[in-house]
Amino acid sequence: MSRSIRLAVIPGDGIGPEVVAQGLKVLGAALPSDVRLTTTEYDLGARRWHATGETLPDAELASLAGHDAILLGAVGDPSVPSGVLERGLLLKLRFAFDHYVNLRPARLLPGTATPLAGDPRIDFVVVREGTEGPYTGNGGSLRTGTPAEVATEVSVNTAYGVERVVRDAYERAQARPRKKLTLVHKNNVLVHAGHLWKNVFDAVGREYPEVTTDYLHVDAATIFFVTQPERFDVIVTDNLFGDILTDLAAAVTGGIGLAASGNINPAGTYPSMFEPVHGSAPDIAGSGKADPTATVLSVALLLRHLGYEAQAARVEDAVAADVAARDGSVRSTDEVGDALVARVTATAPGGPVPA
Ligand SMILES: NC(=O)c1ccc[n+]([C@@H]2O[C@H](COP(=O)([O-])OP(=O)(O)OC[C@H]3O[C@@H](n4cnc5c(N)ncnc54)[C@H](O)[C@@H]3O)[C@@H](O)[C@H]2O)c1
Ligand SMILES: CC(C)[C@H](C(=O)O)[C@@H](O)C(=O)O
Ligand SMILES: [Mg+2]
Repeated sequence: MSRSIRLAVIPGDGIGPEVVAQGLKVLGAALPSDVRLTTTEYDLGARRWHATGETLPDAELASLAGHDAILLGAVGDPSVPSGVLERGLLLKLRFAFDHYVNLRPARLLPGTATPLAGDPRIDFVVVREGTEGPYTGNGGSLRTGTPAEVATEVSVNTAYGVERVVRDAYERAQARPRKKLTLVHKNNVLVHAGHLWKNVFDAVGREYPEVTTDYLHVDAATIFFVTQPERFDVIVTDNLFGDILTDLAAAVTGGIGLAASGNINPAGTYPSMFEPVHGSAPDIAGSGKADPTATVLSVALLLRHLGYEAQAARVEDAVAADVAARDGSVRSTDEVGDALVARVTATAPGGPVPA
């Protein structure tokens, strides 16, 4: 565990800067006083694109690579054509830094309001493939803009890429008490990609005899997310299915304002990147309504990734306590951040740290 952290920060667009500010406050409160945190902020997103036409220049990509981790708010703005920042900035980072494990935990914390009936036990983690599938940009359009337009978006699935993420998911399942792994795909229709996934899933599974396995088509998985979420422990799935499923997972565990993610480069060749699952939420940007909890929980994932397990747990405990104490009264983004800082500070080893 390093006693210094070089953190790159990309606040981004919309509510991104608002929630990142709270994440940084909590990070500062959680870290032991002898850990030197240096942050470098990157001006990337809609403002930069309007000013210069740039999304993510190579020099900045190289500079980002020199950090221990990246904290990102969100990118995307209605004033920028759809896809320019999402592909040119966010996906460029995930691909360039080989973030093939997109880790998205889903836990229903006690006291959290869920739209589901009863008191379901929800505690699973989605291991979403992060560098392949329909996200690679392999496609195009012919006769664009005419009534005869044809557009393709090819899903790219390599044995190498599928095996490494499936193996990561087995490792995570093996390390959890229930040791259960569910593959979610659509191999009744997407037979080429689907059978590659299933064959690799079964072959790697022979190395993990303690892990119970299961397969679900993605449409059926959405049913069980709502009717029987307790059946899931670890889920492995492709890039697009994982994107959609994790917004649903957020909705059933208290809302998108609580959902965290880590884009992990397991080998550590490149910095891993932590970000809330949600986007830039232009509809509430600037209003102080954004819940920063998803970013704060992403900071906990960041801390754990860098080896600060006790500090990660303190941040998660602070969130659990805050969520349990919610009584429906409206708090601003800043007030939620302050409350979380207070809870993290109060549980510092040796008692509260003086301000
Ligand atoms: N990782 C990312 O940077 C990321 C992720 C998703 C979407 N996007 C981009 O963000 C933009 C908006 O996308 P969208 O509207 O589809 O999804 P979104 O996640 O930004 O918003 C969906 C809904 O959730 C609400 N919401 C989101 N985060 C919230 C929070 N922290 N607290 C309270 N409410 C919250 C929004 O107000 C909105 O009603 C688009 O440009 C999209 O491409 C970026
Ligand atoms: C903005 C977009 C590229 C991104 C994705 O699809 O991965 C987002 O929806 C997410 O979930 O992080
Ligand atoms: Mg998404």
